[in-house]
Amino acid sequence: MNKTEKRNRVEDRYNRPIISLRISITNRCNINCLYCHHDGMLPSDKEMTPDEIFKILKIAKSIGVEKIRFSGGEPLIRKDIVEIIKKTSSLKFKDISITSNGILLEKYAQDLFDAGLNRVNVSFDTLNPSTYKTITTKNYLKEAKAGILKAVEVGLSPVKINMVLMKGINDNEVMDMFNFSKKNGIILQLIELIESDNCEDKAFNDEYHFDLDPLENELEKLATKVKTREFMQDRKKYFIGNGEIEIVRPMDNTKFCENCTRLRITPEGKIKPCLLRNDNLVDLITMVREGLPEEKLKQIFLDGINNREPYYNQ
Ligand SMILES: Nc1nc2c(ncn2[C@@H]2O[C@H](COP(=O)(O)OP(=O)(O)OP(=O)(O)O)[C@@H](O)[C@H]2O)c(=O)[nH]1
Ligand SMILES: C[S@@+](CC[C@H](N)C(=O)[O-])C[C@H]1O[C@@H](n2cnc3c(N)ncnc32)[C@H](O)[C@@H]1O
Ligand code: SF4
Ligand code: SF4
Repeated sequence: MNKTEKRNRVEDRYNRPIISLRISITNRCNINCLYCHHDGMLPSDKEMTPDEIFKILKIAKSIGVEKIRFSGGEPLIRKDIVEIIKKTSSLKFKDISITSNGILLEKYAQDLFDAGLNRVNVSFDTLNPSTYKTITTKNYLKEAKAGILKAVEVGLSPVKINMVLMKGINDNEVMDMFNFSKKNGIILQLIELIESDNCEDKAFNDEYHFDLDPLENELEKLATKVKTREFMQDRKKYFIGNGEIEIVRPMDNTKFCENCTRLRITPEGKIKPCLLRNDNLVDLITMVREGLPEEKLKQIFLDGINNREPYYNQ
């Protein structure tokens, strides 16, 4: 990090620096995953335009944000995704990434790479076509897999697979998925199923929540090296053979929240201080659309940061 970036870096009231911004650019999606919370519906003509996104990212840059992630909904469903990445790239962030279900990735990977995208995480919970259909309600396994391989081929790096573990659905596929990942130079992220305020069916979580403890103990035994990502929610990474597995376990995890350096923007253009809360959002896009000067927009950003609190604390 250079001196200017360090000087500009803002911390919240809990001394957590704001290093990354996750911006959700649509809540439309081409599949319907069993576990997804679907935060409402926003028509495409109300979504933030590439120029509005650019204005928001400029403010983020000015307060020391280094990493940008585009998410959704499905970000690749936006026809202007390449333009959005191109504009973002001109701001010279350290890291630009997308989280996607991969279905449209084969089509876009090269253009996204050329536009300045660094890396991609692809949600891919199973290698089994019938389980894929159960989880997503659609038959796009082949397309998603082709998208993942194309991302590797064009040089997006690292490519990560996000696998949400669900008891009785895909918990028996971890090693198959690890072998697929390892063979293709991909990092496997095993994600704990999470429940949030807007989760319609809490019984779903009770039924399918998979306890990662025994699995992590096994990984620990197999690993030749274990690392912790300090500025990334203190997540553990296990190096096994020439492969890598990262564990994402937010539930009741105070260390995870203690090391949370991420701010979010919702598809409606609101600052969301925490993934699991909807009661402390700060409207930003209205002011961007009203043409408020950058200094005023920056103050709104700081108000959002001021609302940040660790979700799980002692
Ligand atoms: N509770 C909580 N969970 C998060 C947060 N960020 C990510 N997650 C979980 O991590 C999963 C993967 O998120 P991604 O968007 O792929 O990115 P990431 O793994 O956080 O980031 P990188 O490892 O840097 O690629 C999400 O599906 C969430 O379940 C967060 O801030 N809070
Ligand atoms: C909401 S999706 C948006 C981006 C893109 N559509 C995708 O699926 O990658 C972002 C990530 O959230 C994860 N996710 C969604 N619901 C979840 C839940 N209940 N528990 C854990 N992770 C979840 C998905 O697996 C995905 O990796
Ligand atoms: S692909 Fe992503 S946004 Fe779409 S339903 Fe699945 S998790 Fe949700
Ligand atoms: S739950 Fe909230 S505070 Fe905790 S890591 Fe996620 S976004 Fe950060």
